[in-house]
Amino acid sequence: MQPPKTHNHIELAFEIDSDLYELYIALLSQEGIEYFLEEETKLLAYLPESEWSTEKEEAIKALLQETFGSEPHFAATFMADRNWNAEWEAHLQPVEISDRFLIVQHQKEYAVKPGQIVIAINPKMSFGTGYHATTRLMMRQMEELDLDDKKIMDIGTGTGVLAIAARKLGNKNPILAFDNNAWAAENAVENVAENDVTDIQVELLDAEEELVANLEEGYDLILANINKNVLDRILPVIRRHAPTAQVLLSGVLVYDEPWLKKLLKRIRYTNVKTIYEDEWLSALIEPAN
Ligand SMILES: C[S@@+](CC[C@H](N)C(=O)[O-])C[C@H]1O[C@@H](n2cnc3c(N)ncnc32)[C@H](O)[C@@H]1O
Repeated sequence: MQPPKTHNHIELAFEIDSDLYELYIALLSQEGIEYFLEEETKLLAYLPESEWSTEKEEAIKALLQETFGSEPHFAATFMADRNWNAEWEAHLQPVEISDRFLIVQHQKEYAVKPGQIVIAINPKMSFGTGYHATTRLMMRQMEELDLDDKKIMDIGTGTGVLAIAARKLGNKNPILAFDNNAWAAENAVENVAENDVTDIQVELLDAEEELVANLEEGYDLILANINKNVLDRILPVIRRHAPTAQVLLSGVLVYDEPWLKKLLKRIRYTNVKTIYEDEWLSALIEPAN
């Protein structure tokens, strides 16, 4: 893995009713914001300093105004690199994903059911704590699959949770897991070590720039919990350069299911199974003959 870039972030604080948190997260994720902290009286959203600009601010305002009909108010604060581990861990609790999976944090107590797989995730600013429906949907789809001999790529690995889950479900091949956020890639390396799993190669890579060369390795299953805009650009590339691979995706809102169906038809994927939680969906797709 390359050395991480800066960890400076911009924090956006939204003082809104907690009933609106999920909807805000869904909307902001359309603008590529992936990291959130839900406090009692406000929702905090984080993006790398390098991605913050006047245009981004205007785009977020326009999106919220379009949805809610009034001018949105939020504060943007520069956050220098600091010990996020401690801050995030203080907020997190174990999350039961299913009868099969429990996500826990380092040094916190938890109760595990017989046969349940425990994954320890100590997130920094990385997405993939189990607190988000899309992570849970991906894991629930994965537990239904026979992953033993699949060669897996995990795009947008965040904390590394899906790659770790694949290994703990019995997958035996090397896994390539990558993220374009330095913080996430670094955190995924730590979580892979914490869970004592091997042969997960974590890289700092951008799916929109470096996918083709990596797909040449030949993958059977591509995990992609990202967002509509990135999926829109990378699914055609995956279809062309990994013509036999199944793709398990999430990060798509239920309202965008018509868009997804149209895209899958155009690039000739068959939908194997779609599952839903809150306003999110996860779809397992495979190339049509
Ligand atoms: C919704 S999170 C998913 C994290 C984790 N895989 C999970 O399921 O919980 C999406 C991740 O994709 C990463 N990401 C977004 N665009 C990307 C791109 N173009 N290339 C690589 N990673 C990207 C984000 O940094 C973020 O960590």
